[in-house]
Amino acid sequence: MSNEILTPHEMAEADRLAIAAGPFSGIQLMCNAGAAVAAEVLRRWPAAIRAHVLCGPGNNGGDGYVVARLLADVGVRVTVWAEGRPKAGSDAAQAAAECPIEAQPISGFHPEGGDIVVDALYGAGLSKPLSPSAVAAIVKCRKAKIPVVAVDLPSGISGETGHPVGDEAFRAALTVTFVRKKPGHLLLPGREACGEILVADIGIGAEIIAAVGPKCFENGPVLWQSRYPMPAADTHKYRRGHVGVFSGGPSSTGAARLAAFAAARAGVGAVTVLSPGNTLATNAAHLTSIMLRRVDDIDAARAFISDRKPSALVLGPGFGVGEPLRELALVVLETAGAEVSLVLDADGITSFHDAPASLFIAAGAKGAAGLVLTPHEGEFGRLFPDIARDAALSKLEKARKAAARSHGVVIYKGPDTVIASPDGRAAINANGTPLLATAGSGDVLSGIVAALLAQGMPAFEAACAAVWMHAEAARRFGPGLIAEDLPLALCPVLRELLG
Ligand SMILES: NC(=O)C1=CN([C@@H]2O[C@H](COP(=O)(O)OP(=O)(O)OC[C@H]3O[C@@H](n4cnc5c(N)ncnc54)[C@H](OP(=O)(O)O)[C@@H]3O)[C@@H](O)[C@H]2O)[C@@H](O)CC1
Ligand SMILES: Nc1ncnc2c1ncn2[C@@H]1O[C@H](COP(=O)(O)OP(=O)(O)O)[C@@H](O)[C@H]1O
Ligand SMILES: [K+]
Repeated sequence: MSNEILTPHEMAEADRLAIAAGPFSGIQLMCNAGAAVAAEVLRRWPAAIRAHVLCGPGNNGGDGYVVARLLADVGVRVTVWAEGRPKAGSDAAQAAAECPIEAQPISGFHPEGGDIVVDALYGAGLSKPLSPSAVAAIVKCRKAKIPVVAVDLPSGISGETGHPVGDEAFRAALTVTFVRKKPGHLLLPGREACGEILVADIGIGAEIIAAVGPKCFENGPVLWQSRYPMPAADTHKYRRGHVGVFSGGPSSTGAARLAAFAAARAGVGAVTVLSPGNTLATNAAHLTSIMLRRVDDIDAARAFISDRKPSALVLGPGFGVGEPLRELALVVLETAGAEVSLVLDADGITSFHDAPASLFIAAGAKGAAGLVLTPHEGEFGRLFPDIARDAALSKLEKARKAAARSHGVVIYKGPDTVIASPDGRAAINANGTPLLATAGSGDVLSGIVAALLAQGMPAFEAACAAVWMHAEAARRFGPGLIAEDLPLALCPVLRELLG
């Protein structure tokens, strides 16, 4: 399955290139699109007697006129309700002219139970909030509790951001989009407004998509499986990487152990919890295969790095916010070497609230250790306040800007986690589950990221793989999940990945 995501702008470019390259003209692509939607409506609602097709003035409406014609051809009672008329000479005008059903003004739209609604008002070209008549149509659909099939996108939702452009948007049972998904299909709340999403082939080939060169992907094994670390037959534990996790003080050691257990389960050869003297006994009481080392200060941390050569470090979970953490992070970035990676999570991010530039400069310096940041929304706002505040940016664009600025891979967490790399690549995760909204699950994620980095997986791929595996483990475990369950719940996911 193709996993590229096209922005509406890239989609328009693909459309232009495809028409120039042939064999399909604009109207033929529109007919292919309309035919895909009509086929899906008939497949899912074979007994539908009456369909209402809502048509806007642009090409989305053009698709709608094709759907109306094809449904009427097979005997469905179709009514077309139009808002605005297609521009003379446009593909949509041709589609409207070929549709045998006279369009009526949308203000008269009145669905009844048992009907089907096809929403072809606005798609990629949505440029302003929906009109009062379109909003009234949404309310009528909601009241009549009838299924809505959205053409390309539920009208009102931005394909770029996944946010409604005004206050209202359609909620579809099914969205049929074309060629590839757009960010608005995966980012919230767009994803929920789409219902089930089906991507229809309308004759724009992979070579056209390659020419457009999208750099955003839906996260899944296709994106990173070829870089997934497979243990070689002649490996030994240190060749499978060594992760160090910094523990917090007496009242907050659990977070580091969650990260450590997750790293161990995610295939790293050795894990060491780096513990202040006053928490050694607590940590020792809870660790068996995971090693423990006393680290009270920067010198002890340096000594661990030079003696034991860890390949990845986790800093932040339960550590405590403040200057000691900042100093430790900067020392790791500046002195551990480019072959070492630092996963900065939780307190590790919050500690740089007042001095983000120091972190970004250290991460961008030549020879610096690799940096992966794992902010949830609150932490993202602390490190990137201006980016977080910019309401015009999608979550995808925010993550991308943050990665470029910080010189690190950014995992912007949440129900629609976005992973972004400083090189411009990004991925949107779609296998998340609200079961992950439980204390400590983020600590587990940072351990998995570190484990994959430590085994030599490149940072963007490691971050994407970790996010997907973390969510997959939670989904498969199911209700009742707590963070402690997640490391073990990785096993069935790993079994499939490692074949
Ligand atoms: N690309 C492809 O490969 C293919 C694309 N296809 C289809 O094309 C669709 C994109 O078509 P599109 O660019 O014409 O945009 P579309 O969404 O119809 O809206 C533009 C019109 O609506 C108007 N308008 C906007 N918002 C409004 C509002 N709230 N209230 C009132 N008016 C509003 C806007 O006016 P303006 O902004 O200019 O003032 C303009 O007139 C895409 O989603 C897919 O379905 C398929 O045919 C297959 C091939
Ligand atoms: N509603 C949700 N749907 C999907 N994933 C979620 C949801 N809420 C939280 N998560 C995921 O759970 C994890 C929570 O991390 P975080 O907020 O750092 O928790 P903690 O600090 O308790 O470890 C993240 O990976 C996040 O993406
Ligand atoms: K639509």
